[in-house]
Amino acid sequence: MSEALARHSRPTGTVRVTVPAKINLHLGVGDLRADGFHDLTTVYQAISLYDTVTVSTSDRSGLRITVTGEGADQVPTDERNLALKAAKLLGIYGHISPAAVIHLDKRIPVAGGLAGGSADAAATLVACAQLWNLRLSDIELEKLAAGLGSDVPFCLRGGIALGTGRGEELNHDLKAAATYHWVVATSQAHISTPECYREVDRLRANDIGRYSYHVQPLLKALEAGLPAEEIAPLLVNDMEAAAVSLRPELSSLMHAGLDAGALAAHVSGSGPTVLFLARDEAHARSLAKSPKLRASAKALHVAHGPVAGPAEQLTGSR
Ligand SMILES: C[C@@](CO)(OP(=O)(O)O)[C@H](O)COP(=O)(O)OP(=O)(O)OC[C@H]1O[C@@H](n2ccc(N)nc2=O)[C@H](O)[C@@H]1O
Ligand SMILES: Nc1ncnc2c1ncn2[C@@H]1O[C@H](COP(=O)(O)OP(=O)(O)O)[C@@H](O)[C@H]1O
Repeated sequence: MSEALARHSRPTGTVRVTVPAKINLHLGVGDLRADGFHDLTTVYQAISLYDTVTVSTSDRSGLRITVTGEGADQVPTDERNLALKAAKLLGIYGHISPAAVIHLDKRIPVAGGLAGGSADAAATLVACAQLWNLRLSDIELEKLAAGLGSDVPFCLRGGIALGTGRGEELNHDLKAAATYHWVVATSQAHISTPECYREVDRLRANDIGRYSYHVQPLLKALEAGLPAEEIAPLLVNDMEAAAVSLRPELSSLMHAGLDAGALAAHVSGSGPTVLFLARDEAHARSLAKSPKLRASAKALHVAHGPVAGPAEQLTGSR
């Protein structure tokens, strides 16, 4: 039984799905396009920080959402919630009047550049499709996911993938031969995704930074399962300079992890979370105990990747 299946249970009228956070081992940001998005060349990895999404049939018509867990107070419970948007979109696509109670138990830090909202949306698509007995193909699910956000298609499958387009066009054929261990350091700072993309554009207009689209060395290293020491110099994030420019305090967090012995300090997506690459699990656990790092971060989590996403949990039911 896969890890994903083992994490899935389906009592009558309830479907529960767990869904991992995403990180970008490589995040190359191209030009601003006419549609307001940037072209990306990115390597996604899903890591072992999970939200749990539970959907249940309801006597009442319509959709309701409740949220518990880390940062629940920062998550909207109205139509802005991406999980609710996902359920609505699926209802329209399936020509049904959707009725469900959606419960999110958050463990993925909110607004951290870890795609928590996108993960919940992906998990809600998978869970509601099962609850409402809608038999959707992978392609149909991916299309619906792309309509919800650039990161959502990756969050469906998890694992590791190359993302192009605005991040929604995926190549899942990468072989990840090794597991890598991370310390995930959240920050008190707040950065919104569009704000960080705008800062990338502003810096570029001043000749600072350019599009890192050469991803082959990293892909080869991942396929060969090279040790973390050899992955560290291949991590790239074109949004990192923008995130640090917006929130200069991130630089001291990054230095705290490097001083503690991390192999690399890497801003997660648009930030403000900082990822520290460790040699192995024991090294990650020891980094997370570093007093200087603990003093600099809001919270520290130890995680590994790649891990499977929620779509695997539908395997066999389509
Ligand atoms: C930066 C990344 C890297 O994986 O992740 P986060 O740091 O947010 O987790 C993603 O590109 C975030 O994807 P996602 O959060 O799904 O963004 P979307 O909802 O599609 O877009 C929100 C806004 O971000 C900007 N955007 C997003 C994707 C992209 N390729 N170019 C952009 O310029 C646009 O301003 C867009 O209106
Ligand atoms: N289900 C959800 N979980 C978390 N945040 C959500 C959700 N739905 C909408 N949001 C909104 O999306 C914003 C971005 O959150 P999140 O997806 O966790 O981070 P990021 O976009 O940095 O990866 C939050 O500030 C919150 O207002």
